[in-house]
Amino acid sequence: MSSRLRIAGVSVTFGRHRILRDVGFEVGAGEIHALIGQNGSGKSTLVKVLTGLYTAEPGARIEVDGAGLRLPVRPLDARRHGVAVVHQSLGLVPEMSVLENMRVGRLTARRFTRRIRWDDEAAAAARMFDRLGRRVPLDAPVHRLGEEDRATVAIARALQDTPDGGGLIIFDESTRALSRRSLEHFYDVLDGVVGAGTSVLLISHSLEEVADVADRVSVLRDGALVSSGRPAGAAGLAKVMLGRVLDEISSGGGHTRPDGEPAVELTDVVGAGLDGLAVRVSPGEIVGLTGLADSGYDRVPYLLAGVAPVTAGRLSVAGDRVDLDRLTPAAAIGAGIALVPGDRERAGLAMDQTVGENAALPRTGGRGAGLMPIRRRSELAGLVPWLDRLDLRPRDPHAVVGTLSGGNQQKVVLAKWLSRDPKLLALHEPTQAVDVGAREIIVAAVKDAAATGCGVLVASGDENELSMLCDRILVFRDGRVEQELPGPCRPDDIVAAIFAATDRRPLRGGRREGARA
Ligand SMILES: Nc1ncnc2c1ncn2[C@@H]1O[C@H](COP(=O)(O)OP(=O)(O)OP(=O)(O)O)[C@@H](O)[C@H]1O
Repeated sequence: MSSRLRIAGVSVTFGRHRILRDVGFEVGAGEIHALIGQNGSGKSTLVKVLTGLYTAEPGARIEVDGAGLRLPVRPLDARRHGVAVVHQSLGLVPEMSVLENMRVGRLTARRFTRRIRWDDEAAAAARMFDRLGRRVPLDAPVHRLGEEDRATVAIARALQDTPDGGGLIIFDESTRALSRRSLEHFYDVLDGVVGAGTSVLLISHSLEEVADVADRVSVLRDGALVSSGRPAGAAGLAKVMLGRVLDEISSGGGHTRPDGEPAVELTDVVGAGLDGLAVRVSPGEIVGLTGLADSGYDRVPYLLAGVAPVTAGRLSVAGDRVDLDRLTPAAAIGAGIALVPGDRERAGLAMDQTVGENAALPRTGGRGAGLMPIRRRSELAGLVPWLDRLDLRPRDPHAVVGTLSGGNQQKVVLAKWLSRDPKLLALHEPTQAVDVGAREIIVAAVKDAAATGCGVLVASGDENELSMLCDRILVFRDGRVEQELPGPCRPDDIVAAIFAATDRRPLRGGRREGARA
């Protein structure tokens, strides 16, 4: 197999921290090559070196199809060599049309009138969908598309920067928000792309996904490459990545106290995509909410936190009535409801502030909160044990949150709420973006919070996460609960309930084996 990308001697240092140490590996032509490692191990930093955002120390070498790239890489040069990047959550702008998403940054105007030739743009976009053998309406706004079509658009968009049958697409945690069915579709489409000769560098924390789809896997530990070769099953990959055997996580929460006052009770909720919803969570109970993308399950944490207004409904928290249709974020916090949102960057964290300042934010809240000093030393004192417990790296409450890796930012949001002893934890995809070691720690921490009497709601499309955490799972359809799965729930049963269909099928499984033979 000829080499598409060859990296050698890549080292990066920020301040006193050596982030990458002499990293080198090769990606073959037409292969899916996974890059895995714990949160903060340096995966995104390497991608940023490849695309010119960060500069490697002298001595580095990066080759595409045998030709050395001038270092530091210039973004246009990387594109000219056929290197495309797809960022987290597919990297699409939901409000823009498929065509605008495809062509943004590439639009060409007529020479004299400076008008954009939309016919030409549409033809260029259509050629990419032809290459994939798929059809997606070019004028549809991306937020109106189903998840599978969005995945197709993300691949088609990246494909524009790769030559036919060549080039390299880097997926930097792009698949993490996809439901199982969309993931299966994503790899159906991608299989054709690598089959034609384009290479893929895949970054994902789902070791099951990596074991299923990757031809080869490179593993980073603390910024150094520890192995590069054929995947050895999810458990084997976890062992190489963590340097230890992962503990078996038992399914289900297991701390239910069904008697007495519910931790939270929602009745007859209408609005925010919900239609007559009723949910009751006992103290100590961990209840999962799931369903298809537009079924409304993922609105529940936000309506409880006062950020998704509803038109009608009743809410009580630990027996106290709370005014649901006028619920503000401050009132929700006051009632003891803690939201860990799915989108950390926009809803969860102030990126330019320190870990400690972020921990103080929920108490101060509101406008100008960022300017307020941490008023209580005890807030920081309460936070630090949770930072230790969740294994924050670096374990520094004074670190600016924007400089932490994605998974470590997620740990900060969790630590800040867990340290506040909430009555209800409303979690949206709580282990999204964290490595398998951190996932184990977070699951244990949430179960311990439940054991002290906190009620927990987990809205998630990730069947593995739900299986590990939940006492029971509510499956939504059209804004209401359609089915209740009693725990412990197996991932296959969750997928079957969501899609009202058969079990999961392996991602790319048969074909990859065939290709290797
Ligand atoms: N601009 C920066 N300034 C200082 N430190 C940084 C900067 N960017 C990244 N780092 C540090 O580099 C380390 C590696 O981060 P990186 O984002 O590459 O990790 P990762 O492997 O992609 O992690 P994750 O899986 O959590 O996304 C982290 O410790 C992070 O705090």
